[in-house]
Amino acid sequence: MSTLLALDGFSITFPGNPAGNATVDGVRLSIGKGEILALVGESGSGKSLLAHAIAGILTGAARIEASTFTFGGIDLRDRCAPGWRDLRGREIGIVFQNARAALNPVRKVGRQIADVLAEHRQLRGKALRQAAIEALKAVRIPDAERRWHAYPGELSGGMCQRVMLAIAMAGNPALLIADEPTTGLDTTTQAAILDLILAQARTRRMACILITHDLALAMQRAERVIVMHAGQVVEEGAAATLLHRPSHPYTQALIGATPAAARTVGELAGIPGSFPNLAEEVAACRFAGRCERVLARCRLDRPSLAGASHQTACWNPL
Ligand SMILES: Nc1ncnc2c1ncn2[C@@H]1O[C@H](COP(=O)(O)OP(=O)(O)OP(=O)(O)O)[C@@H](O)[C@H]1O
Repeated sequence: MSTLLALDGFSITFPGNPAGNATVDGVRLSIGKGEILALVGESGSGKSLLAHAIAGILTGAARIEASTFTFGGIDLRDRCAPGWRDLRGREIGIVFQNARAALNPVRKVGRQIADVLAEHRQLRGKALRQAAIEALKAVRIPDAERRWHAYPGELSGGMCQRVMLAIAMAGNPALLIADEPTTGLDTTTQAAILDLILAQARTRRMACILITHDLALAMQRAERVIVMHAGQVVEEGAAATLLHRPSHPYTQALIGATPAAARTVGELAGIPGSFPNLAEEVAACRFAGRCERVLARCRLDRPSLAGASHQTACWNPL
């Protein structure tokens, strides 16, 4: 599978951090054309920052450093590189949680899709309107001709999420980033939206980064999973391998804390210790303070990802 996106030594820092700790710390990540990759980790582990950096919408307060940051061979560190602008708007689509808040409340949803289609496909008039209706149909919005006229406030959360997906896919992107796209939706709608995103990815041969804190969901839906803790990648591998043979103590703890892994509520495990405070000095391996297998070395010397297809950053793996 040829590589679409590659990041190495990728860090995001906020200059105001009193301890100088990077919030996303030296991440290595790659995704192949058409591949479905899940990025998992607890809240605050830096998944959204990473997604925003890839999509080119990271807050101006943050600084990026990377030894590699390429998409389809284009160096994304160089804003002057030919194709940079085009690529950010068209080749990478992103959907967020709470689509209703992300959509313009005073513009009809059909027009919002048409605005993006006009930019990407140079369509006008009737052809543009027809393309917007087709885009609504592609995300399985029933009665698309009528819904074209709806405002976001008149649609359910699930319908707004479908509209946002149609907007993200208007440029026929090579990569779709789905950042917790089903948070806040009811369980049935969650499954329908996820199925829709992944079906679209497969049909269009589009790569997809699915960001979630739900490890069970990641294991079921993705081909490969990357586990992040406090801004660092701790483990990466095929979904089935990580589920059945996790190698990093954090992945094991996440599996233990995932409801599907426990038969009874009594069996549900919490993840020990508290999330490190990046505004203070932290151990080299940021999981050290919560880890039952910690060694003296873990606090001083950061382990790099090691292994072939299944990689772990740990001095004392399982
Ligand atoms: N503008 C900012 N200034 C300073 N720190 C920030 C800023 N934005 C985010 N952060 C820090 O980055 C950390 C990672 O945030 P991020 O939203 O990427 O985590 P996440 O893994 O996506 O979590 P969630 O699942 O809750 O969305 C947060 O804990 C926050 O402290």
